[in-house]
Amino acid sequence: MAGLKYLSGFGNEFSSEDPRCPGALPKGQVLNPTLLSLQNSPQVCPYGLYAEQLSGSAFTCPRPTNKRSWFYRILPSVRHKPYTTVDNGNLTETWDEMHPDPNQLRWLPFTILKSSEKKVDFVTGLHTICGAGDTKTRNGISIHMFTCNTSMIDRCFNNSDGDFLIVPQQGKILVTTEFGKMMVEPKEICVIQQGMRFSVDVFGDTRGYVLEVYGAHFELPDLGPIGANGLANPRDFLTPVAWYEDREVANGYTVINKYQGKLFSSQQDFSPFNVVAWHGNYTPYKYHLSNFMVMNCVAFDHADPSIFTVLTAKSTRPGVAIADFVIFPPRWGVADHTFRPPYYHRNCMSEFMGLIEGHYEAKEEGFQPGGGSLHSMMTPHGPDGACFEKNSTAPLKPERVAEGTMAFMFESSFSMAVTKWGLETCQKLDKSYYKCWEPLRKHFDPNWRPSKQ
Ligand SMILES: O=C(O)Cc1cc(O)ccc1O
Ligand SMILES: [Fe+2]
Repeated sequence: MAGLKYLSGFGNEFSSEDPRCPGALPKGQVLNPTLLSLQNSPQVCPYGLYAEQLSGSAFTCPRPTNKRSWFYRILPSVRHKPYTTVDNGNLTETWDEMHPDPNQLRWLPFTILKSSEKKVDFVTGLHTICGAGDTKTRNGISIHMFTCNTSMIDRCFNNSDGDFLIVPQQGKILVTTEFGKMMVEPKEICVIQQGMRFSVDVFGDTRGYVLEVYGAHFELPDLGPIGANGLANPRDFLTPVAWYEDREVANGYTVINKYQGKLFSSQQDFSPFNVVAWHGNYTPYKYHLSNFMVMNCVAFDHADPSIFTVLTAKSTRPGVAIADFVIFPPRWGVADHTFRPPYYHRNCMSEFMGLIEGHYEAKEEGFQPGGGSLHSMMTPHGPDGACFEKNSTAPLKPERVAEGTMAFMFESSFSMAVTKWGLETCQKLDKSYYKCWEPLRKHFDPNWRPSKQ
């Protein structure tokens, strides 16, 4: 949708009024009329609107983590019929459906049903692959695939359990939120934080990944010695501007609420996108991954992928993330006397990977856009046989790495369970994945000696 406007900055104190209603943000009363004073909850709001606060942190959180926004809306969200249970489809928070599986897992691209077969929208198209933790104790994550072919009509979604980091892989999505509209296309990501109502329009067969985090919000990683600039820069994050519709829906507008892992539905007779103006620092936002300022090694050795962290949801343990969102963007590879692809390793974190486009440098074959892989806690993994052989002998000239590709990783300190859908129902598990390492052969030579210079 051409012409959508955005506000730039990460976690700023924004304010926005739909241009059709100038002055919709309440002014306070001051004695000096040259001073602009603002107020959240006046006795009567401009334009006869209702004031409603959305809290994204405990009221008492320290200032750097305190988050809330104020809506000025035509009717308050509370005017709805009671929630009733609806079918969860393949969305789950049950982590003991299957026996644990520590194997390297890889999935072929997940199927997108044709709309002629079955109409599937963003919510009915959510499928949980893996996760851990608990929405009730507010600590954990889940990873979902969304595959859909139909826009949400007179339906919106509201996740009471956590934040959604959405990574479209095929097909752009138009996300209408209480804050306004965002168009998000592949290689952009968006974050819809806990409790924010949104509806997704699609424009054909659509697929993507969702990282859900309970009990924490995404932050920009600290930069340490990198300094004040680099990685994802705050001003490249875009928040929608206020947009409202004053639309009565005689047949009922459905608000789907994910609460404690289960879906509920409630009816109301008006559109929830009735926010004429809002202000605050708790907002949805999007980010284009091409804006990432890549840092990497310019001398020798392979740096850990934490240098590619776009966003992190921190745990309470210093330096340990509930989940990091990490990308592997196009860049230069210049390291001298170095095996440049990822190293072989076993990690105390879990690594779920997805591919938006192109190839991944550690596996030229087999890992496909729209598929995924999971290398669980301490499960060995690394370059496949072909990648090792090629890169052990490749001339080490400066070269473009990952040109035309965009792989990413959800890295988590949680040991994740894979769902029945992930292991069985989706029928996309690549049972021969382990074979990509079988060609690795011994190069050991006990007679090898350091060459004399
Ligand atoms: O396993 C992977 O492919 C992800 C990864 C990439 C890298 O460059 C270093 C470590 C790592 O886990
Ligand atoms: Fe890894």
